[in-house]
Amino acid sequence: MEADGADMVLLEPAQFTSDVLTTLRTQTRVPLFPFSVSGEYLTLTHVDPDTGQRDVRLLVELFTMLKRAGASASLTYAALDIARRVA
Ligand SMILES: NCC(=O)CCC(=O)O
Repeated sequence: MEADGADMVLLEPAQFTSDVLTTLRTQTRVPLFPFSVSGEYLTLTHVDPDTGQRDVRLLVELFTMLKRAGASASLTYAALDIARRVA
C-alpha cells in the first residue's frame, strides 16, 4: 500500500470494518481510519428527550472496539457529542 503512494486508508462504514482493520494492521504501517457514516450516527445514537443530549454510548463502544482492532483513530459526526461526554 505504501508502495502505491497511500499515506492513509479510510474504511467505511466503520461498524463493519473490524476484521479488515485487523488484517490491514498486519500488512501496512499507514494510519487506518474507519469513517463512521451518517447512517451510523443516526441509528446508533438517540436524543434523550429529557436532557436534549445525544446518547453516544454505543458509538463510544464501537470506536473503542475499532481502536482495539487496529484503527489509528475514527472519523465521526459524533466527535463533538463525545468530546462533551468525556470532558
Ligand atoms: N462515501 C460515502 C460517504 O461518504 C457517506 C457519507 C455519509 O453519509 O456520512
